[in-house]
Amino acid sequence: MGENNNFEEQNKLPELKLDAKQAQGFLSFFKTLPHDPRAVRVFDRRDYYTVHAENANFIAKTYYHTTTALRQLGSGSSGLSSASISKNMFETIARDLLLERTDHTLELYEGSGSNWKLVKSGTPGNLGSFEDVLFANNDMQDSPVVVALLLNFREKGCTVGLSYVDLTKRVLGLAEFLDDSHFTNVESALVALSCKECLLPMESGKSNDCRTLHDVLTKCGVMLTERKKNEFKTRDLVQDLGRLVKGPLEPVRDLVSGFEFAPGALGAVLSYAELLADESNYGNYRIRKYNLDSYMRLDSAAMRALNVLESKTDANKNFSLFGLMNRTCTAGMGKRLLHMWLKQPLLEVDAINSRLDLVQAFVDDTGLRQDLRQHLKRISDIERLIHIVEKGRAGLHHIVKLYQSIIRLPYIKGALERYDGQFSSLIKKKYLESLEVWTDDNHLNKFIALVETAVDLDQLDNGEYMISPSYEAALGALKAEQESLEHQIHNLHKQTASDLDLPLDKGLKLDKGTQYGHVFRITKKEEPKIRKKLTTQFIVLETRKDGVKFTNTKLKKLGDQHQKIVENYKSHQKELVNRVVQITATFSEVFEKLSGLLSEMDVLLSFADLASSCPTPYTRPDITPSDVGDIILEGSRHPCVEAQDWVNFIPNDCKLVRGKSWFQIITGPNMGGKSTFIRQIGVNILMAQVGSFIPCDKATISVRDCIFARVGAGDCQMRGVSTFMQEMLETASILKGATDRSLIIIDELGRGTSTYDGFGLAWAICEHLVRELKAPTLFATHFHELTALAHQKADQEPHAKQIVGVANYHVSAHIDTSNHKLTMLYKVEPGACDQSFGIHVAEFANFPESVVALAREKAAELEDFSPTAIISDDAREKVGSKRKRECNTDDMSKGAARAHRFLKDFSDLPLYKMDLKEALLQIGKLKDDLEKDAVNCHWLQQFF
Ligand SMILES: Nc1ncnc2c1ncn2[C@@H]1O[C@H](COP(=O)(O)OP(=O)(O)OP(=O)(O)O)[C@@H](O)[C@H]1O
Repeated sequence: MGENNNFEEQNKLPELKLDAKQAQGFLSFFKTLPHDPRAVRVFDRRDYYTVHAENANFIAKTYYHTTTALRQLGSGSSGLSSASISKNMFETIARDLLLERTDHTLELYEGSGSNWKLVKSGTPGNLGSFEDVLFANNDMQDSPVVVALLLNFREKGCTVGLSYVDLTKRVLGLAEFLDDSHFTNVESALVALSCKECLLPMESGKSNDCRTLHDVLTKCGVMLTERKKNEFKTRDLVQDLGRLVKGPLEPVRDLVSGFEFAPGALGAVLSYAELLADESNYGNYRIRKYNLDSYMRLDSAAMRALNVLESKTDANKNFSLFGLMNRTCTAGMGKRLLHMWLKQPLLEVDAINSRLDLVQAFVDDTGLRQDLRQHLKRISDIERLIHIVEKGRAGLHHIVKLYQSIIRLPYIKGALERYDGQFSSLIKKKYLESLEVWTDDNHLNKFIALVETAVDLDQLDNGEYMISPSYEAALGALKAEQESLEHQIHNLHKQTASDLDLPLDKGLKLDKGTQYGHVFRITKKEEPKIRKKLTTQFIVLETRKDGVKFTNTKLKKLGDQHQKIVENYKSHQKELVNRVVQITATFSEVFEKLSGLLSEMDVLLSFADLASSCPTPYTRPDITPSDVGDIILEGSRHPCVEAQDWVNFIPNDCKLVRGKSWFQIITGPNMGGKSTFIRQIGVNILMAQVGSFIPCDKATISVRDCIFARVGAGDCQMRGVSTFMQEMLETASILKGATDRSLIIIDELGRGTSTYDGFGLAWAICEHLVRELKAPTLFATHFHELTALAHQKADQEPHAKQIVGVANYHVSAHIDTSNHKLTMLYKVEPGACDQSFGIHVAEFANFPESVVALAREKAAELEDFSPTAIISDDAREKVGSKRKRECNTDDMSKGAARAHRFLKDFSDLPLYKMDLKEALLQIGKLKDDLEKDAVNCHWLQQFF
């Protein structure tokens, strides 16, 4: 008990106080609720909230981190485990459930006794009426999207019908594409669309193929919501869209008829989001075809490897690309656009250059940049405000915020007009021309005039949002009447004070309360003086410590009239507010376009700001189409690592040259900077295609249409069979999806397996990437033997496809033998790393002499390596020549081909259909076969 009290005191948990009757009523209601394991049901008890049963356990464990917060409601077997939640805590929990996690839905009930009603409900994809709670005090950073998928499985892969709705932007989308058994395309679409919730037909979970899809959803942090099959229907679809979508029906009909499965998915989205139930949606939606190939594709692994988005575990905001690049200053909308851009890097050279041109204009002209930022700071989240207006949920303060943003536009225009740099025609075309039209007398000037006549702007300083009485004659008349009554009441007050011979206010007070309306009041002390008059001419209403309240017929009459007028006035105000909101809604199209323009400017300014404010400024990359040019980054840095205070970042060059160094194997000591290097190349390319300058001295980038990343979890001891499989599956999906237009980043492949299996796998994957896919790749590895790949010359393997374009690099370190000090230099240099490095490190870490000696001996058996410092170019030759001596090339290429087959057989295994035992059996068989074949292959034998 003591512990309980302590906990409650510390956490200020509201006390759960229900009397027996209330508790009984609640218990009987609670039992009637349908079972829904995902729903967190919260009950509003006015000063606090409660949760019950499993929800109570969940809340106690997750948010209070103790079950001592639990209480029992009712007794015996019908008792219900319960927990209370304070108002503040509720907001925190709602934010976490709906914006961070994607495994619960939230329901809020109001009522008492056994009579409760669901008043709010929301899911991660459809925040519903919780939007107001969630963003009352916070910016909306990301607009969630609900996706529905309708799959049609074929012999090989399947056709995916995809549809989505963005409830904030009011956009519907359709797409249809073929996908492989790993759902690579679905995954990149989920990432690009910021999907939070995915609808699938009910029974689909039972098939094996769908299990893989479920894994993809989990990987992307998407909530799965199963819906009845018959909701994925197209009946009445075009008609329904006709009501929702802006503009004529014909193009909508044409768009929908171009798809086979996506319309069914769209049907499910419409019914799930209940779009037709809300009339404010009518005529306000846009519909578009979503083209998977319009943006760089990023899978969830790449998003993680490149630290694109913020994560809760980030030590500071610069850990993620979003955190680093987010210097936006319009509330909310700039951030949301940046989020979207980071998930949708561009592919078209012109489009990228157009963004880069604007960034350059802002970089070059510091004055312009600062001016614009200053004005943008005063701009509210227009996109959200207009959304609230369209929903009919807006009050006058929303309208005023829009107004206060709009009156900044002339300043923004002025700043842009003053710019006369090399991109002035672009600035004119992109910004000035549109701003000119939107702010003219037919558009936003009309809105400004509306607000200036309708809203009592003088009252704003007092924090009051009122329609000005002069806006409408009837309102003015009511106001005049109210004032006249107030005047009469005041006169009566004066008259009565003089009749009673009491000083005005000091003696005879005039009060206005909710119970009696206008009343006279005197102190108890004064009462005996006028008692006689009181009883004869007045009606005493109440005698209390604070005095005696009384009235007379005149005051009562005037008071009642005043009350009525005030009510009339208020309801008339409300009507007029609604009218103003409705008129504002007619400007929504301009507001939407304007919010697009301003948030884009905001993000580009943010890029420019970052580019010029870094200690080493960023550079503008040269962009070439994906089928020409190389990827040359000189003096490149990792923007997030560089931004950490304690790092003195060493820049590196990366030259991915077709046919020469398109495939790079990077070796080097642990902690030497391999992963940082390969990730920074990915990050630089992504930033460039988003339209940002990049942390390099000089850069040319051939556009990439996707970035695949396979980055190990690091700790090899922790990795078991399942991680090995995970690695295989992820790698297999890279092998399937990549082309010479992609970029592949692989870090420490095969760590989870025994060295030889891992090596075999790594070798075969490299060969496949080089020979078949020809995809530019950065491959960081501790398998030093892989560096031999670079020396396989065409003449050594006449039958196979040539291996060209493989280059070795290593991260360097300096060993000072005099003082046994090892310094990481973080410099990426040509050639493979000296493999003896680990032993040097062990030696310096004061390993016992005997262990170091044994290690040298063992290592010498495996490989001939020079005991001196880091390898040089001629040492690399040595590695190559040594290999030639030990296994002839024929033996080696045969072995590699066999290892390759092993890998292919492995990736063809339908692992998702097997349980672990069967999978191990099959893999064991493959391995036995490989071992048998290795009997005749010297090269292969070294791996067993
Ligand atoms: N170019 C650089 N300049 C300065 N510091 C760097 C650089 N690259 C990496 N570092 C620092 O070195 C640390 C280790 O880098 P990284 O994780 O990339 O090494 P690694 O070679 O991949 O290591 P491991 O093989 O153990 O995974 C990083 O956390 C970073 O702080």
